Amino acid sequence: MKVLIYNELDPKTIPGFAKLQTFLENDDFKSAEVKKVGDNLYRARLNQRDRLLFAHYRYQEQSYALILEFIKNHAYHESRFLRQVSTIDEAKIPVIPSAQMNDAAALVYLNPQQHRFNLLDKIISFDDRQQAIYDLQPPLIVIGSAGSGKTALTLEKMKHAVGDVLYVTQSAYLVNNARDLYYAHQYDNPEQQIDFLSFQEFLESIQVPAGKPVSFPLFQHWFNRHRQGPVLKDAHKLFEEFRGVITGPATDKSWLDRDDYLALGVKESIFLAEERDAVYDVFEKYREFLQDNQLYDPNILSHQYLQQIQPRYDFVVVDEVQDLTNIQLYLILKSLHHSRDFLLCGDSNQIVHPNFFSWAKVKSLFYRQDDLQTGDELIRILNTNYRNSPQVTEIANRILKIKNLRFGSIDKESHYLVESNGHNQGEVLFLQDTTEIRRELDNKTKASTQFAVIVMSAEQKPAAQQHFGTPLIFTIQEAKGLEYENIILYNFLSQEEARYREISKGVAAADLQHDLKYARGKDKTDKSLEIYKFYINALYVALTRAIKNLYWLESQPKQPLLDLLGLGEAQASLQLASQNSSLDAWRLEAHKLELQGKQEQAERIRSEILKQKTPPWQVIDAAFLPALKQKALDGNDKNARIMLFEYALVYEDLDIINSLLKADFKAAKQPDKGLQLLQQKHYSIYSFKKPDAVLKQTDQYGTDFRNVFNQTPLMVAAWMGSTEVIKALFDLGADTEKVDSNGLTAFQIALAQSDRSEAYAKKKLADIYPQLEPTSMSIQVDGRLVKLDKHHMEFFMLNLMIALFYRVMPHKLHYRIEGFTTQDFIDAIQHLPASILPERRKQRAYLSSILAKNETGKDDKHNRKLFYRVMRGAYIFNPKLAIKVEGEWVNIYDLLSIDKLVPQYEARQDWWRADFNAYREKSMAACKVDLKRLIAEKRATE
Ligand SMILES: Nc1ncnc2c1ncn2[C@@H]1O[C@H](COP(=O)(O)OP(=O)(O)OP(=O)(O)O)[C@@H](O)[C@H]1O
Repeated sequence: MKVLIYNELDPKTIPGFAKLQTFLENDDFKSAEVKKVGDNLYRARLNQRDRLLFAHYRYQEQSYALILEFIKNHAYHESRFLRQVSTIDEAKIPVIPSAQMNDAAALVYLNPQQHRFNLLDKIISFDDRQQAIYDLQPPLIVIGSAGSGKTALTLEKMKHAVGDVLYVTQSAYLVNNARDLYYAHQYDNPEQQIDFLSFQEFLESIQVPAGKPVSFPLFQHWFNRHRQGPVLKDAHKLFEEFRGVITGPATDKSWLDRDDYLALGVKESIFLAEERDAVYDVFEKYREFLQDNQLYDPNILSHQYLQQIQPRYDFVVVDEVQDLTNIQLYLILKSLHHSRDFLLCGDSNQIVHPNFFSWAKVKSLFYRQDDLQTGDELIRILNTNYRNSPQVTEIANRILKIKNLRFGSIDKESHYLVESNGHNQGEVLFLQDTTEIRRELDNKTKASTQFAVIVMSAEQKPAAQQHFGTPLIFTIQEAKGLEYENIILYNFLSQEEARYREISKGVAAADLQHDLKYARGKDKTDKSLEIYKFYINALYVALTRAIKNLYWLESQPKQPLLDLLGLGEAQASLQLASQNSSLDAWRLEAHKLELQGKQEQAERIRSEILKQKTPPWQVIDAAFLPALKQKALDGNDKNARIMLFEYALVYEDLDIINSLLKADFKAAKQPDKGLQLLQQKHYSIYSFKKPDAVLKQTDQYGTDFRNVFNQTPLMVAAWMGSTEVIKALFDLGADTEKVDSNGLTAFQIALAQSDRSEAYAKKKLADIYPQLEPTSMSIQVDGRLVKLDKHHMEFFMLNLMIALFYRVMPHKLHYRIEGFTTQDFIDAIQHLPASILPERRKQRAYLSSILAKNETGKDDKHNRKLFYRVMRGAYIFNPKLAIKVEGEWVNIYDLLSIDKLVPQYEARQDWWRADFNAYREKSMAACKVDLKRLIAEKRATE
């Protein structure tokens, strides 16, 4: 076998490496003492104490040992790759005598020139072009087709950055994805502090704007109600013009004034010169509409924020830069300490919004900067495609060639063809749009998550929905960024036949034999190039969504463009094997689509395939609780009392328990017994070893349905410590960010349970922690968004403090306002295993330092201002701290209620005290008034 080394490892620092390498190269597993310690994870013996961890792969019939980690002194528990395994008893594992090719996993690609490999979620061996870019210093602009490894390469380059780093892109889904790839296999780099932000979050990190960003549906709704005259009908086109032409390109003003706009050339607007006055009239009304409705336009806001943005990053990565406008990109680059420390990547062939993005405009941003004379030398191109089959890539390249021949190069930078890496073989089937073929396709594929239908426009969707039963039907705008094994293109060209005929005019099949030529556009007619760019890009994007196969149906199959693509004869028949996906696969698909913002398709999956229903019971939420209290306490209704008591037990709500005691509800005297009964009555299915009974409910009502007590299944499972249920819910994509009526997430509930029970902390938590822990938490301090990544101790301490608020704070409000101390944290974490919190993070000095560093008023660059110091060593939450809960900003003291803090009643009263309970209640009530006053005062200060 051959030996390759992870790029993060330095073999020179590993004693005995050379000798072990020779053993492995000679397939001598015996001398290397190879033992299997995990899933495709092997250890080899370096010496008595130290081990080497490697994985076994194959590529083109050659076997490889990929060296991953140096394990010093048997410290398996510190391994990045074996984190879930607490102990390994080496003596009990047999030595593997020799390498078995069958055991090796296959690699998609391996560059024979490279002895090193990189690692994200999977092994990556960079091809020569990727490697050359990887070795370059920023600034850099990386251009490449979909699936050419831009994101992978960019993230790997980001690992070299030191200091404050920003990764930003338009789509929130891509941000989360990139973040998870980055930290895959517990990657950690103490030299950097990274913000993974969507552009929206980036704006909020400068200052959280008042109101909401304007969205197309909102705009459309407004426009349709106020539309005047027949000239401007298309809301989408107008919205794009506002964004891409009037507000997007200029960096020296918020929007073009009317004269500038009217003076634009034909290729700079999607509207004809004679329409522009009317467009501008609507734009003026649009600005009023924004103001009247507390909405903002991200471009206009970006321009305003140029005034206040402060340099704060040492390195910035912008992914999918073609989805941003000039002003947005300009604002991002202003956040750099040094103007050269950036990496941009994107692909202008993937623009399906006429947003007038061009690499020339991006470069023009740099001309103004002293040390960046021209953008040209910054640009590098990636052209191997690791995603699509060669059959799909072949058609995609023909489209690029036609685009080039017909219109010249749209821009010099997007002027390249794509090579397929070829590990996915597929087919392109060109089909007549007949009833039989549609029926065959529909019948055999509608139950599969692996087939999606793409149409050109929203108007075509109803027709497609009539013929295809799958919920996976997308317009081209919706399809951007998605990928499926199989794509059905439905009447993509026939709908716009004239346009596509125009596009293929004058191009001959023989012309497509040659490579791309860089040339200026031949077409000098008054047709807007931008419109063509849109149509041809739309086709390019649509078919490159197919990982393997493309099924292309056209009702008018005789079209010149199709001939040019080599799709002359449409098949009149089709025989397909039936494709089905499990309900689990559909659940996951719905979840994925929801994260990507594709609500329509996700909801169709839920109602049509999963057949989910709304639960029939009344949920006790904030709206219903007062009525229940009244019925129980004033109305003396027995059932209501039981329900209220159960609710109080679930939420540890002493205020309700005390009220029930006062109302002489006997069961309230024995909360322990009450808890037992409650568990039997409501949660018994969570105590079964298998998760099936819970899953039956989620099948019916969805993964995150609310039970009577306003808890999701994940919250109940966290409360009960039901490991298997949590794992099953996690696999279904259960939402970790939902909160219960106490304002707690499932993760915080688990932390609270760990504090309550040593056994839970020691035995349960480690198993369920990764599934419950959200990736990050968005907080707002001083009017700015900060995303606390789960990596940081601040994230942990804030979550723990929220989890313990109702339990700890009543003890801090006896005679005066006190707060959380380091000791409170120590008490809560003492039993947590090292895999959750390493020993160094449990130290008193360390915990105190995190509290002190994040105190309001403390001068520290990375101060998150989480805590307000009420007295020496005692903290409450910063009164101005807000948290993003289910998409909305909520002040911490609106999320957690001070009113709910009450003393625990004591059953036996000392004879010399008149009424100790009443006394405690009174003194705490006074403290609460003081605390509320303090909070109100602090919140009111600037
Ligand atoms: N050299 C390589 N070897 C193996 N896999 C690779 C290599 N380069 C990229 N890939 C894989 O190809 C896939 C596509 O890569 P990536 O998502 O980075 O592409 P992209 O250019 O950012 O695509 P898009 O523009 O669609 O976002 C990923 O799964 C990535 O891991």
